[in-house]
This record gives sequence, C-alpha cells and structure tokens, in this order.
Amino acid sequence: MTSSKKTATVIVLGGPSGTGKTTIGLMLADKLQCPFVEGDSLHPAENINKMGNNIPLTDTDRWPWLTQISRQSVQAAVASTTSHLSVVSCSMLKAIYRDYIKSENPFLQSDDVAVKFVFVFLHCRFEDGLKRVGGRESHFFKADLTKSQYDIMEIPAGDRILGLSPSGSELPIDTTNKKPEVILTEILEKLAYFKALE
Ligand SMILES: Nc1ncnc2c1ncn2[C@@H]1O[C@H](COP(=O)(O)OP(=O)(O)O)[C@@H](O)[C@H]1O
Ligand SMILES: O=C(O)[C@H](O)[C@@H](O)[C@H](O)[C@H](O)COP(=O)(O)O
Repeated sequence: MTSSKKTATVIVLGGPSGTGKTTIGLMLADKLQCPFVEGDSLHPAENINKMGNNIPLTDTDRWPWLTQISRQSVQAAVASTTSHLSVVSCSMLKAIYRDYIKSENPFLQSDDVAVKFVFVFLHCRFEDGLKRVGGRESHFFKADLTKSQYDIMEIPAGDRILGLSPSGSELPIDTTNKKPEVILTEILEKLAYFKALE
C-alpha cells in the first residue's frame, strides 16, 4: 500500500550569534522559494529582556522558545503549497535543543503529514563572530553574550551528520573566511548531495 502522507521539510539554520543565520537564512529561503521564519521574533519578552541585560538564557528559558520555533516553522512548511519547505533561524546550540525541536513537531502523531527536520549548523571562529555581533546596531543580543554561546555550543559530529547514518539529519558548515554567496552554494550542494530535501 502506498502512503498518502503529505511530507514537509524544515531547514533549521543554526549556530552562535553573528554566524550568519539571518543573512544566509533569507538567501536560502529566497533560493528555495519557501517561507523564512526569524527565530529571534519568537522569544518571549522575558528572554529578550534577559539577553538585553547581558544575562545568558538557561535551558528553562529556552524550552518555550524552542517549542515556538518547531511549531511555527512546521506550520509554515505545511502551509507552503508550492515547496512544502520552510527555513527557520535558531541558534540551537546543543544537541538536546535539536532533539527537542523534533519532539515539539505538532504533526508528530499525524497520519496525514510527515515532517522532516534538517539542521544546518553554521560556525565560525569566536573572534569573527564577536566582530560581526559588535557591528550590529540595535539588536538585543550583545557581543558580551557571545562567549556564553561558544562555551556550550555543540557542533554536530559523528553519526548525527547527514549522510553518515540513516538517522543523521545535521550538517555542520564552517563559514570561516567565506562570503554569504559561497556559504549558500555550499549548503545547497551538500543538501543535494545528501538528497536531504527529497
Ligand atoms: N559570511 C559572512 N561574512 C561576513 N559578514 C557576515 C557573514 N554573514 C553575516 N555577516 C554579517 O554579520 C552580521 C551578523 O549576521 P547575522 O546574519 O545577523 O547573524 P546571526 O543571525 O547568526 O546572528 C551582519 O552584519 C551580517 O551582515
Ligand atoms: O542571532 C543571534 O544573535 C542569537 O542567536 C540570538 O539572537 C538568539 O536568539 C539567542 O542566541 C537565543 O539564545 P541562545 O542562543 O543563548 O540559545
């Protein structure tokens, strides 16, 4: 019997502050003709206040935000009748956050919709990230917090990496000294090579 399940794919573009999530995310969504969800817009006010006061978020602060990241990005992908795709930006620094995003998929138990998450993790040298965050005007996330992100960051490794195992769904991208256009091409080539969007 063939499955009549509708499939939708969410590309979660992650990495620490200043690594290019918003810049590359907008370009990727434009290229794939799909909606882009800005993860920063999904924080509760308390999280924005905390980060604005240079206080790093705790796991407890992050769970409700990650729930919204999952729900909003999945809804956007399912609603996109042309591409069945969406791109969402979210730092998703630890492996447990990536797992949590998967677990909060609103169609997890659905017989009608199958959702796939592909986690593309952008990373660069601490000094470069720091410089880029410092150059951003009027953003609630200040450079002082960048160190706290590098302290806990888990770049995908081992059998989590796309293509290394059937369960692998994560793709690390080193953005050091690469222009946004070059990074975009690398992401698209790797997604195609691993047949990640099929
Ligand atoms: N590959 C890159 N090379 C140089 N500058 C970049 C690159 N990617 C992003 N930037 C710049 O760095 C700053 C932070 O980028 P942004 O996309 O807001 O990062 P994030 O969303 O990950 O915090 C912006 O001013 C952006 O123009
Ligand atoms: O793009 C950025 O500058 C950061 O990613 C930031 O905007 C993001 O919302 C926080 O990083 C969330 O908190 P954590 O990254 O500490 O989970």
